[in-house]
Amino acid sequence: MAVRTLLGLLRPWQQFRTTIITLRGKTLVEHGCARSMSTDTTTDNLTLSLDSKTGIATLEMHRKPVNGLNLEMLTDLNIALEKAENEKSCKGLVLTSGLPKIFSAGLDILEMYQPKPERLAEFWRTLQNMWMRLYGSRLVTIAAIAGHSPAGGCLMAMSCDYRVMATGKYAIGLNETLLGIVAPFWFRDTMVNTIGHRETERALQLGHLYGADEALKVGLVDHLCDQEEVVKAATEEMSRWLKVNAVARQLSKSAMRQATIDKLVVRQEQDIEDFMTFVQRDAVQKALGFYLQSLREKRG
Ligand SMILES: CCCCCCCCCCC/C=C/C(=O)SCCNC(=O)CCNC(=O)[C@H](O)C(C)(C)COP(=O)(O)OP(=O)(O)OC[C@H]1O[C@@H](n2cnc3c(N)ncnc32)[C@H](O)[C@@H]1OP(=O)(O)O
Repeated sequence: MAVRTLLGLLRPWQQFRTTIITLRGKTLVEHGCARSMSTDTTTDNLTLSLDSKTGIATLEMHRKPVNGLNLEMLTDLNIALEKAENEKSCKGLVLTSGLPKIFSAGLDILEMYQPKPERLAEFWRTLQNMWMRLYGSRLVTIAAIAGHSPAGGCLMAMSCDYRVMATGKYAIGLNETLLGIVAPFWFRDTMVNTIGHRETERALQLGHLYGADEALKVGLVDHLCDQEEVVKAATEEMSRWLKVNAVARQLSKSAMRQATIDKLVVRQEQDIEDFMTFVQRDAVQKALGFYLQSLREKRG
């Protein structure tokens, strides 16, 4: 990845910064005002914007039709998260979706169905890295969930520090068993850390998708509000978290989460191998094929 920053020696009001990131042959152009430290990044899959007054970044996913997490989307997420992490003035991040009725449909199943082995391995590593980055972020992270959030979408939400969800007919949970697949250990650990062992055991086996009320009841989400209010509510909650001493808060977060992350760090290669072996099994390919078909048929 090559990063070039062109910052001219201009008068203060002319100090606009352009950063060009070249990634896998794709060029992302960022425009920002160097003086205010605000920087916006937009790709096909997401927008990252930073409010320099509050230090709160918003990361809005918008990969049509359902924010399915494919390799490119995960790569963009990694870049955006790293950028927010490295921006000194950034203190918190609201993770949300720009698509109506969807937070994220989780992993793009097409990455796992009839895959090319090399891409499959890269896809899984990029997902692992995204999770480690988000779960271990120094920032206060709040998910503003105004739509469905199954499987990988639920993982992203659970990896944040706090979850605001819209009331309505949306579902959130780890539904992998309904696809004939198994949530990997770090998905399971993240859920255990969020809602406890017994509830996770039940939810995982059933592939249970929680409605908003039920999710609130078991602590899978922390606050419910109207659809239009989720980002506002997330930002309001953020200001409470930002009042806490940052070092003390970060150390507390890391004390609670680092052991879970380290479990994957030491098993990262083995986890990629396990994933590849599992996903490429005939029975799993068949199950994924049926599931994709059922999604397509649902539309008629
Ligand atoms: C020994 C143990 C080792 C362990 C190894 C690990 C094993 C593997 C672990 C993998 C973990 C997996 C995690 C995942 O995230 S899997 C993905 C799970 N996601 C889902 O089940 C969601 C499926 N989608 C839906 O339920 C609905 O689409 C949704 C409620 C999200 C939205 O409904 P809506 O009616 O608004 O939209 P449509 O259903 O019409 O969908 C529009 C089009 O999008 C396609 N689609 C939807 N979801 C996905 C997806 N996840 N991936 C790819 N494509 C998806 C859908 O088919 C429609 O397409 P068409 O327009 O072509 O019909």
